[in-house]
Amino acid sequence: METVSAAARTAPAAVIVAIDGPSGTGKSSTSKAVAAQLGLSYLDTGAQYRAITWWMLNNGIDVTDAAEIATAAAKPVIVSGTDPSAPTITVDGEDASGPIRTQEVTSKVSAVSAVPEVRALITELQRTIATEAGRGIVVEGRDIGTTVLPDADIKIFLTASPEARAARRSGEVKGSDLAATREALIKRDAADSGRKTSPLAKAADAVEVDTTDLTLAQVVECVVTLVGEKQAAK
Ligand SMILES: Nc1ncnc2c1ncn2[C@@H]1O[C@H](COP(=O)(O)OP(=O)(O)O)[C@@H](O)[C@H]1O
Ligand SMILES: Nc1ccn([C@@H]2O[C@H](COP(=O)(O)OP(=O)(O)O)[C@@H](O)[C@H]2O)c(=O)n1
Repeated sequence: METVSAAARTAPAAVIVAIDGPSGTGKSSTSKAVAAQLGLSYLDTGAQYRAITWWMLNNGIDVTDAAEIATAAAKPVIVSGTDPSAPTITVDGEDASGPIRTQEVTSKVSAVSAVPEVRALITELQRTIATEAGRGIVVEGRDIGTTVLPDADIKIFLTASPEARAARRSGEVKGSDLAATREALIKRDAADSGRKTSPLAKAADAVEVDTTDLTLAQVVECVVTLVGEKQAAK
């Protein structure tokens, strides 16, 4: 007997796009624009790691102590809103979108995100969000193509020179020091790439896009084209 509804037969399959890369390569801006253009959901996984780090700092957890972080990891309730035109993040019901971007959180997030218990919890949350995204989702981070969603329909790995990335990042913060921003970026890349559990890495089947000399619009167009090609081949 026919059990598949007409709607299910005609609805296009959900598309999963994984976008990884180091800080300042354009992951967030590109992912939001691609998701908006294609009518997909959007998930900023870095915001989730920042949110759990913010909670740890607010709750007196010693973020140099991996055992203490592991014990506390399941306590905060982190909720991500996945509308690309207005992404949100709350911790225990409180809007965390501003406080997760402070220098203090940025300098501590690599240590917290390296703890395996933190990664296991956040990875599970990310997979649930991706599964529930009706039309599909663009998920950006460091380990999406390698670990979180290894079966993603398309995987992109964005890169850019440290100079370009530092210039972009310091352009966001008035009066910031370019050399100090560059050093901080390089230090965070090394920590994220060097950790044992699910490091920042390009998946073997990811398409690498060097954004150093591309405008944001060019990167978005490139990714939209790659997604279109993949969907046409399905
Ligand atoms: N191709 C690009 N050219 C110039 N600036 C860019 C480009 N892509 C992103 N940016 C800018 O660089 C900064 C960092 O981009 P973002 O998307 O937050 O990177 P990431 O998520 O990889 O850290 C933002 O201010 C963004 O507007
Ligand atoms: N999938 C992910 C995403 C982020 N992270 C961690 O979260 C931090 C902040 O990520 P982010 O995407 O907000 O960083 P920026 O690119 O905005 O600087 C990273 O430096 C990693 O330590 C991770 O471990 N895995």
